[in-house]
Amino acid sequence: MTQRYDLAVIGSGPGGYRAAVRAALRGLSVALVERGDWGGCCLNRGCVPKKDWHHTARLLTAQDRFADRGLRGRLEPDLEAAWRHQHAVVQRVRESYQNYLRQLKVTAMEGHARFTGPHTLAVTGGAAGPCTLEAHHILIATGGEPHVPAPFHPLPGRVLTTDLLFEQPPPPGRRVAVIGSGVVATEMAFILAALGREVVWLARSPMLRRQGFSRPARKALEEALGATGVRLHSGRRFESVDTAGDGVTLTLDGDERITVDWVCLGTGRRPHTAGLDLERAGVETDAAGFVRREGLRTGAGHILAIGDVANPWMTANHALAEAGAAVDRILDGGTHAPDPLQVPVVVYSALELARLGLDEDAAEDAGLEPAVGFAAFATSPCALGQDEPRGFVRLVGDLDRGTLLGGEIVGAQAGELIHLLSLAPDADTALAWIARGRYNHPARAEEVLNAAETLGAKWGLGQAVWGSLPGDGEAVDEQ
Ligand SMILES: Cc1cc2nc3c(=O)[nH]c(=O)nc-3n(C[C@H](O)[C@H](O)[C@H](O)COP(=O)(O)OP(=O)(O)OC[C@H]3O[C@@H](n4cnc5c(N)ncnc54)[C@H](O)[C@@H]3O)c2cc1C
Ligand SMILES: NC(=O)c1ccc[n+]([C@@H]2O[C@H](COP(=O)([O-])OP(=O)(O)OC[C@H]3O[C@@H](n4cnc5c(N)ncnc54)[C@H](O)[C@@H]3O)[C@@H](O)[C@H]2O)c1
Repeated sequence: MTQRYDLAVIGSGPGGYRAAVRAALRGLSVALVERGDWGGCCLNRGCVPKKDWHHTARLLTAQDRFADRGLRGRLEPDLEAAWRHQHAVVQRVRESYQNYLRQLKVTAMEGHARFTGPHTLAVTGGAAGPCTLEAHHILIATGGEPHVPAPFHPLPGRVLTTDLLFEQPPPPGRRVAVIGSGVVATEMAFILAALGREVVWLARSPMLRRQGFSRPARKALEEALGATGVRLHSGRRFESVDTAGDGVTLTLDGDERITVDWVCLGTGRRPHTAGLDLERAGVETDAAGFVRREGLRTGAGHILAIGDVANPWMTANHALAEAGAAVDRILDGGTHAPDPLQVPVVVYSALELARLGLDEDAAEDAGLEPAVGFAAFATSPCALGQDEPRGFVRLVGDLDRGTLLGGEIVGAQAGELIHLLSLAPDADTALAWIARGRYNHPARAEEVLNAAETLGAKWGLGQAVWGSLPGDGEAVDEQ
């Protein structure tokens, strides 16, 4: 029997789940199809378990400063217990997602979805048996899967993608090689070292090259990582990987051999479109496998694509930003996608790094006149009281127009503080919004205000920072 909906969503990761929720809240009838674990990569094998472990890692590394605070004793890491902790958190979140879908009357269907025509999907393999969905609008949110380059082959217990790492309790053995120089490797090298593993980090290229962090931010992170005992070998290529003996022996260029107990791969992810039969709906992919789209719409206008399957940034933050926009586009008929540069990117490693917009190098490359308003946590009463004085806030203003081009926050809670930058209604008024906010004291957020005021005082952007905002009228601000 054919079931009919306003919207059918394929994939329940952050993109698909958020879109289904938003669409139901806005009055659409919605079916959400998932063939694996509800919540996708982010909840089950990505952001959520990783952030759980990062918190444990931070607790462990903070203990170096405990004695000065009058706290005695040592904390001992237990990776197996940490694995069980994230697993329990993931299960609780998954249940709450499923409950919310039920409350909103979203039809949650288990099974593999594939197109049988522009408006129809066949769903197979679920416990409820096969069915056909027909929908006015269809959203592809099928995410991605780990990329495993030669000479590596995934091997449970020995050569682990992060999917394998979070699916099964961690393998025994203390010696771990982390491979890659992207976000996964930068995060996992720190986390596994803090959780008691001897980490050798093998990176082919410089750390976090793709994510647009400034040189000062990357330098601060390198220093912080250096203090964790991670052994970094950069610029190395792999000749072979031998898993025949007890451990894993990696042969690098120059015939150097490194033997570890297991390997954690951070070698990228690829968009997942296999088995969707996209051609039956007139949807195309590009050379890298991402769904082709204009704005958020594919070549078939009523079919939209969001998240890892379509956006090379491949972060949950981008999937979430696109999910809300996709539902808005379904309702307003437009194509417009959120500017990917204005979506925050956050890295959870030995330091937290968060950014959005342009750094000053990128701004100069774009022919703009950037100036940096800087504030360090080193003098923040809150940061000093927390023994967390590392890091800073850098706001990049445009000297010509007074707009906020971008911002970067390095240090504890950077992933929370970045919202002060992402919530401003537009780049033109962002500095003024930051400057007139009411701040809690003492708080790390005050350094965002200090950085904005530095742009006003030091770089002549006083009008942009302290001037009036549209709609102020005659009202006098009581500050
Ligand atoms: C270790 C790790 C840590 C990460 N940490 C962060 C972080 O801290 N912050 C951040 O922003 N991002 C993070 N990411 C990235 C983030 O997980 C992804 O960007 C995000 O999950 C993408 O969401 P999505 O909705 O596009 O797809 P996914 O989460 O991949 O979900 C897609 C879903 O679609 C389902 N599906 C696929 N095909 C079909 C089909 N034919 N029928 C039915 N269902 C189908 C899949 O089973 C899957 O559940 C991390 C990634 C990894 C690997
Ligand atoms: N906090 C976050 O937002 C977060 C956290 C983790 C992952 N993610 C997302 O998940 C995706 C996957 O992350 P990732 O770090 O695996 O991917 P990535 O694309 O950022 O980095 C992949 C790395 O693998 C290396 N690599 C590829 N082939 C190699 C080879 N043959 N030998 C040696 N090195 C090789 C590349 O040089 C690169 O450094 C990314 O798109 C990332 O945005 C986001």
